[in-house]
Amino acid sequence: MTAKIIRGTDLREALLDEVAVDVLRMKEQYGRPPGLVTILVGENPASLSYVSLKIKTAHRVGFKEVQENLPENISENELLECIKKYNNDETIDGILVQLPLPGHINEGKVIETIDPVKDVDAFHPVNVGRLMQEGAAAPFLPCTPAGIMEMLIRSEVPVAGAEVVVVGRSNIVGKPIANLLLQKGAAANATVTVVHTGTRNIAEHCLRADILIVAAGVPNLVRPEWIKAGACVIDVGVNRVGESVSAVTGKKIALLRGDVDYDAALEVAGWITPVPGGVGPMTIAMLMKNTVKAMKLRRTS
Ligand SMILES: Nc1nc(=O)c2c([nH]1)NC[C@@H]1CN(c3ccc(C(=O)N[C@@H](CCC(=O)O)C(=O)O)cc3)C=[N+]21
Repeated sequence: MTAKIIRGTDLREALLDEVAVDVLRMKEQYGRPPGLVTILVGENPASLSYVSLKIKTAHRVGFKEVQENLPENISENELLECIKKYNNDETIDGILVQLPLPGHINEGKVIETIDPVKDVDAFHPVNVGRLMQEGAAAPFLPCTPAGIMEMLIRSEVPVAGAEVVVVGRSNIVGKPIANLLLQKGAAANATVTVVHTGTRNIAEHCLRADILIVAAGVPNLVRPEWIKAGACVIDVGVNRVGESVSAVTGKKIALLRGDVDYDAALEVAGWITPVPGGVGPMTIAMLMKNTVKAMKLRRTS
C-alpha cells in the first residue's frame, strides 16, 4: 500500500482564500482589517523563522500586522506592559506571544495577561477550559489541534468510533487534540489513548491506532512496525536535524524531519502527513482563521 499524502500546503491555500474573503468583508463592514500582533522575545532561530512565516501569511491575507521584537533580557514586567498595551488597542484583534520564552519570564503569567478574547493561540486557561467543556463550539481552538481536525475532515478520514493514539502530552498539542477528538459529534467521537515517554509498550498501543497522532519532538521515533496497515498517521514533529546552504539564495536552510520514519511509513499507512509541508502550514492557517474570529467576536459581544 502507498499512503495518500495529506498536504498541509494544499489545504492551507483553501483556508487562506476563505480568510482573505472574510478580510474584505470585514473591511467593508467595519472599515478596517483584522489586526494581529506577534511578540517575539530574543532571537531563537526557530522562533524567528516561525514568526516570520506568520507575519508573511498575515500580509498575504490582508491583515494589519504589527511586530514586537523585544530583547532577550527584557523584564517580565515590561513584557506584561507590552501585552496590556495591545489588550487595549482597538485595532488589534489577536495577540500572539511566541513560545518558548527566556527562563527568567513566567510563561503562565504572560499567557494569563493576554485578554482571552484576543488569545488567538487559545493558550489562556479560560480558553483551555472552554475547549474541554464546549469542544468544537469554543470560540478559539488552539491552532495545531484545529489544523489537524481540518486535515482529518477535509481528507475524509473516518474519525467517529475510531481508535486514536496520541503520542505526546504537551499543553499545545497532545492534551488539546486528545480532548477535541473525544468530543461528541460527528467530526469527533473517537476513542482516545494518550501515550508518552513513560508509557510501557508504546509500540503495542500505537499498533491499535486507526489514527496515530505523533507530537513527541523525537525524530524518527515512530517505526513502520508501530503502524497498523491503512492507518492515518499525522506527524506533528518539526525537528531541525541539520543545516545546509541554499544553492539559489546562499541563505541557510534548516533540514526538517518529523517524528515518523516517513519513507517506511508511506508503505504501511493509509494516509500520512509530510514534514515539512504537513501540519506546520495548517497551524499558521488556523492562526489566521482565529484572528478573523477574534475580530468578529469583539464586534458582536
Ligand atoms: N505562541 C506560540 N504559538 C505557536 O503556534 C507556536 C509557538 N508559540 N511556538 C512554536 C510552535 C511551533 N509552531 C510552528 C508553526 C508553523 C510551522 C511550519 O509552518 N512549519 C513548516 C516549515 C517551517 C520551516 O521551514 O521552518 C512546515 O512544517 O512545513 C512549524 C511550527 C508554532 N508554534
